[in-house]
Amino acid sequence: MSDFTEESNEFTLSLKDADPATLKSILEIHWERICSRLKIEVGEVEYRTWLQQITLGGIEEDELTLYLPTRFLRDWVRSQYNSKLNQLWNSELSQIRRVELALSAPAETTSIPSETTIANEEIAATQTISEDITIPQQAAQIKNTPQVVTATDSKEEESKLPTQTQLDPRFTFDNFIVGKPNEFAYACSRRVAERPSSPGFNPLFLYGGVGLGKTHLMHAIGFELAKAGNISVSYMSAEKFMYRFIASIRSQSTIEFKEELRSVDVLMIDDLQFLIGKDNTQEEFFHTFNALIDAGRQIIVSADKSPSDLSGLEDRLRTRLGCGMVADIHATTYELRISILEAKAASANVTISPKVMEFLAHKITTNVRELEGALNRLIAHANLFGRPITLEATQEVLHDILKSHERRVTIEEIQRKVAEHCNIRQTDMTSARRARAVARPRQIAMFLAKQLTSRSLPEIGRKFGNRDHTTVMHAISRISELIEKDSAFAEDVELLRRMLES
Ligand SMILES: Nc1ncnc2c1ncn2[C@@H]1O[C@H](COP(=O)(O)OP(=O)(O)OP(=O)(O)O)[C@@H](O)[C@H]1O
Repeated sequence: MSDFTEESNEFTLSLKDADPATLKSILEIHWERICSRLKIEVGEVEYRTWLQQITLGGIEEDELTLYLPTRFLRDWVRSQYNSKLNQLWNSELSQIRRVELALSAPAETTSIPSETTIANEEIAATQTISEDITIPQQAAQIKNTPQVVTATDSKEEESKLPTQTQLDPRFTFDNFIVGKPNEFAYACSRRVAERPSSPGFNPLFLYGGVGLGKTHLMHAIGFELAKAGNISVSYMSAEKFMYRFIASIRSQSTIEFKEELRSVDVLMIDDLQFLIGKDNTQEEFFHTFNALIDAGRQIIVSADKSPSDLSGLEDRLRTRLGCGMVADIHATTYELRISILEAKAASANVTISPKVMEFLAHKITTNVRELEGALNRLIAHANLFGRPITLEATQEVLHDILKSHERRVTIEEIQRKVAEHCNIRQTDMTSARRARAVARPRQIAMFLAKQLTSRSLPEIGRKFGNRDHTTVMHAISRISELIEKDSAFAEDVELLRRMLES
């Protein structure tokens, strides 16, 4: 033992002649303080994940030894926290100039291949998952179909290979509604389902915003391929890919994992953007990708952005992803949303009035999943209470969803929407024309402008071709009268109001 007479922040320590027990206590006091600092600096979760298992060793010359129970942990801590540990120990006891990270005896209970230095969050995520792992009970098999291997989002024992299960039968080409925004992606998907691994279509990269049908198309492809012949299809989310990859490292079954993936005919990875920042999993995916493409197998990938916009992915992976067919799914149009609602209502065997459909399609515009959810809620409500699905009921039942879509409306938007609805030109809103065909819509727009904006009567008048505020007052009272008298008219105005609020 070297000559330690050390002054730390709070302690003056004489380690020189300290007997082993005293030395141990001194080190423990410092270690405790260092641990507290580490918890603050790296965060509680990271600390528990990586550092909690460190145990104190002894001091030799100016070197302190810390022990870790597995080679994997030791390598990880060495690669990520070595300088921090050195720095903290050195600031506690300046004569400690080096911290050695070693395996605690008995050596290496878990031997992990040296290639597996996995990014922190990648492992941490797996650890969270593995805490509540259950083994799936049933493994349904597609009748008379070739092997379809899907790693679904159901929890599964981390070291297990994926369960064999059916692809989601709701997601077929037949019930995918095609419109302008998705026709290209649909056509490409159909093509891959008919002739996988065709030049120019491998990989197939589907991208688009949340809930626009990427997963649906992938499952539809998988379903068609599985039906068609002796083709093995593996579908998994990128998240699942990562969990399985790391789980295989932990259970020392990386070779099986690699072999399994590389033996499929079609590999589908959903939501690839999840791999951004997960460098090691990306690397593994890159090798799998190359091996499969080189072997002439089909790869289908989905993401929320195009390969060139997935800036967190490695360049070489992005380049390769963009080498086949890249197909985007655009945001839905009003017409597509109406078609989807009609199809879903028909398949649920319920009749929903066109006004309610229009209202929903106007109101919930960003996400088909949300649109579908709203419709399902309406149907469930109607079944439960035996009430018809009216516009009022819709507004009541979907109160929370609709609220989140509320926004401010401008007078210009009101003019545009009313003009569109009444089939007149928007310029007629400000023109001097007095024919009823344009005067009535103009009055409706003024009425809605008063209801939906905080503009004063003179301000509204100015926006409608510099009209006087008394004209606006007259319009409001005329429309109020008509609403009282004519229920169809009232419903029309109400529909416009709700559409504008959406
Ligand atoms: N064109 C469509 N026709 C019928 N259903 C659709 C269509 N587009 C989306 N859906 C339905 O909307 C829901 C969400 O679609 P899906 O899960 O495929 O979206 P996604 O693009 O994969 O979303 P995420 O980005 O969240 O992964 C599914 O129930 C799907 O069936």
